[in-house]
Amino acid sequence: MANYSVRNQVAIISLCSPPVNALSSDVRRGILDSLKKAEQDVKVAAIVICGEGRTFCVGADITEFKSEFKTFPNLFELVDILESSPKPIVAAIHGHAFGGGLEVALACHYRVALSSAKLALPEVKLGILPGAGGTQRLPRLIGIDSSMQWIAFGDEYSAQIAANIGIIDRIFPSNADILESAVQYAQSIIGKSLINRRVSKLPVKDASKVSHIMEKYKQIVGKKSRGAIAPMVCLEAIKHAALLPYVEGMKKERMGIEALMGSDQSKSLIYMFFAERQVRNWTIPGTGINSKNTKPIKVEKVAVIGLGTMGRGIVLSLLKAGIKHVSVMELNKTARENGLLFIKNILEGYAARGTISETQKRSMVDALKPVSNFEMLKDTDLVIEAVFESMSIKKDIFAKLGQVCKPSAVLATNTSALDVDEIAMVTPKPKQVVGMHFFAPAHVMKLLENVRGSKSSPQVIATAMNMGQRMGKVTVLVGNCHGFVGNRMFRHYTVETDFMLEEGAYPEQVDTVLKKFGFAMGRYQVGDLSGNDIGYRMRTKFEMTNKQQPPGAPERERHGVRYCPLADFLVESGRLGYKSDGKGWFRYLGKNRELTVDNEVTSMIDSYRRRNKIVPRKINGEEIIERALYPLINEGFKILEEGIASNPMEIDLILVHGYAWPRHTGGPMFYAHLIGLPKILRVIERHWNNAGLREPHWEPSKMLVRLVKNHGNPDIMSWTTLERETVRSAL
Ligand SMILES: CCCCCCCC(=O)CC(=O)SCCNC(=O)CCNC(=O)[C@H](O)C(C)(C)COP(=O)(O)OP(=O)(O)OC[C@H]1O[C@@H](n2cnc3c(N)ncnc32)[C@H](O)[C@@H]1OP(=O)(O)O
Ligand SMILES: NC(=O)C1=CN([C@@H]2O[C@H](COP(=O)(O)OP(=O)(O)OC[C@H]3O[C@@H](n4cnc5c(N)ncnc54)[C@H](O)[C@@H]3O)[C@@H](O)[C@H]2O)C=CC1
Repeated sequence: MANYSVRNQVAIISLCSPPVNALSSDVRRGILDSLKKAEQDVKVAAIVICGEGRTFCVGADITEFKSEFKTFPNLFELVDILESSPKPIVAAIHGHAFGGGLEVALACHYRVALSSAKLALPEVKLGILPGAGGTQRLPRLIGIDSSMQWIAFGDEYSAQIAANIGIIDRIFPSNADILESAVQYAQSIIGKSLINRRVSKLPVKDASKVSHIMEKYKQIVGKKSRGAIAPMVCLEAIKHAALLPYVEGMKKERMGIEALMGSDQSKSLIYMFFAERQVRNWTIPGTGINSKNTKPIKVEKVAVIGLGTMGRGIVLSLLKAGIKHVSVMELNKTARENGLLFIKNILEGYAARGTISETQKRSMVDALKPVSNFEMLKDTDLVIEAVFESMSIKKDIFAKLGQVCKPSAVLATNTSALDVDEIAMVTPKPKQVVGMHFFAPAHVMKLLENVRGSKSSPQVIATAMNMGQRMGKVTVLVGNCHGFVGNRMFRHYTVETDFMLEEGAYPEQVDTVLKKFGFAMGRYQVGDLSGNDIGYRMRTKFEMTNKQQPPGAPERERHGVRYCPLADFLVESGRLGYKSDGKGWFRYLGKNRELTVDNEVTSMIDSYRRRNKIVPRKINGEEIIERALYPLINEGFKILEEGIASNPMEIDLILVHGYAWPRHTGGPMFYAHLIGLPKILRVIERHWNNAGLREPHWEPSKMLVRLVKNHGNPDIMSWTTLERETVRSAL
């Protein structure tokens, strides 16, 4: 709804729909009714639209999208009514003016804002476009070039930047009273002509350059938003602002929004938006323990052990989260010096770019406390261990931590696959131990996969979850199993793509198909970037690599299971990827490390096939997608079945934020939901029937089988409930 009042000739329409004043049908109706009152009241000479509570307005109510077009006034009807008002309207912005909220502001005749306010047209991130005149009004205010930048990427901008380019007419200090300031501003414009204040009537300044600008953004969007449809539709709509009169441009915008709204990509992106919020409400399956009934302990002092690749990023994340005391412990002198230097350089970079102030930088550097022995950690609240991936080294460290740390201290390991319970057992209080699995580089990657051990106490879990949120991470709680959720699922992706190389595909073909699907890089380029030796080291632990096999051992089998040794040959011939002189699955040439196909790799694959008498066959794109992605989906169902994840959203967030799964497909489980479970199961069963025990990743998940058998193609939101009911009724 919207509240209405009048103060000194100024009518105030304040949006009132906590927590973020989304433009629900009630709010839109409220604005319209208030506007009518203001227009009819002869004592009112100007109008202010503001937001109650923490923000101006975050845009359309996403939960009402399905009915958005039906109820009067819909958003695009409302903005035109506002703009044509005979009385001047001032938008008073604090907090956020996002999406439809900014479109309402653009329809007002003046816009004022607190300096702390943020503005954006982020609709593209929901797979749609600003369909309430945003693509037609913004270009008339700030030109085509800036509009494409704002709308095709949907990023947020400060009020100051918005003022610099002409969106905001007046900025007030962040501590000013926005309503008071806006009312005074409104009084100052009473009686002024509105002729140049109706944005839809303005010409587009850089209209003549539209083709050139369009080409530029098409290139950028093609690279940055691979596979996403909405950014291109946004560019097209903005182009029409340059070429057509406003009314005609609006028709094109309308066609754009109608095409996008309800599309699979939009559904996927909206699912992601809510998943990112829902995941904060963690729960331990089957226990009734959850975020609502468990409090974290207060964390002021944190320690990080190991300042290698991961440790330094974790330290940076803690400093950015405002932790004022971060002890760092690193045995190796060179690693310690390099690590500290790395951290300081990154902080310098943040300060130089204005991400943090000089004062913040200094206080972050002051918060760093190098320590040399475990005794110095005795009053630490949270310790995060990030040393080598070795069970014996980790056990040694946790045994010492268990002796010196205070009983309430939370002891976390950043292991990427080891058993958290086994580590916990060496401490006197295993309930204090938890996994905090960061992703490299930890100060950049948004994902934190927290692992609850079988003994981890609810309070310890709550503390790890809370710390993740303080660091601004998408923090997902998962159960303890080998590789947890992400690595456990992703392994099948690499295994099955390598099988396709054996059978007839080549790395460039697989990568091209995966990039078309939306991955920023294909499986083989990712291998080269992160280092093919990482997987090799892992396989070595399980005595699987080529060199570890006795003479005469079958080349394509390990421990009775199908195996492809091509990745081993690659590493054993020194092709680790970017870091080994640009040689991996591909060759990276020149200053720009241009990716090229390397005949040496092609010959290696060909001769391996000949040696093993494999007759190569043509593998098409559809097969590549199915074989690369379906085993991973199948594993996702097994993870749900075992209660390692509580719901499909958690799995999807992990794959999207940790493994670059294309967001616009919603993650593997949502993708499966879009494809339909019966088809997914059919494909999995076909492969399982052909491969059998030699390829256990194709063994259909029992949960998937039960869902399809009992419910056909149930909605993703019901999967876990239906499964629980089925299992319960079978007991
Ligand atoms: C024929 C007519 C055609 C019309 C076509 C439509 C044309 C349009 O142009 C459509 C639009 O406006 S689409 C919406 C564009 N706006 C956005 O995407 C902003 C989404 N919100 C944010 O980014 C953050 O909430 C934000 C950064 C703003 C704030 O972040 P915070 O971290 O402070 O707060 P959150 O935890 O994210 O949010 C608090 C609660 O509010 C819910 N929420 C946020 N935005 C919403 C929205 N736009 N609609 C409905 N609910 C929304 C959010 O889910 C959260 O709820 P709880 O988790 O239950 O607390
Ligand atoms: N590198 C990656 O992409 C990821 C690694 N991880 C996990 O994070 C942990 C660390 O991995 P990285 O940082 O890559 O390893 P790293 O080899 O880069 O760094 C480990 C550091 O720990 C130090 N260290 C070893 N024993 C120590 C001790 N007793 N006390 C203090 N310092 C000690 C070493 O000197 C080294 O600097 C491992 O468990 C790994 O599995 C988790 C996610 C991703």
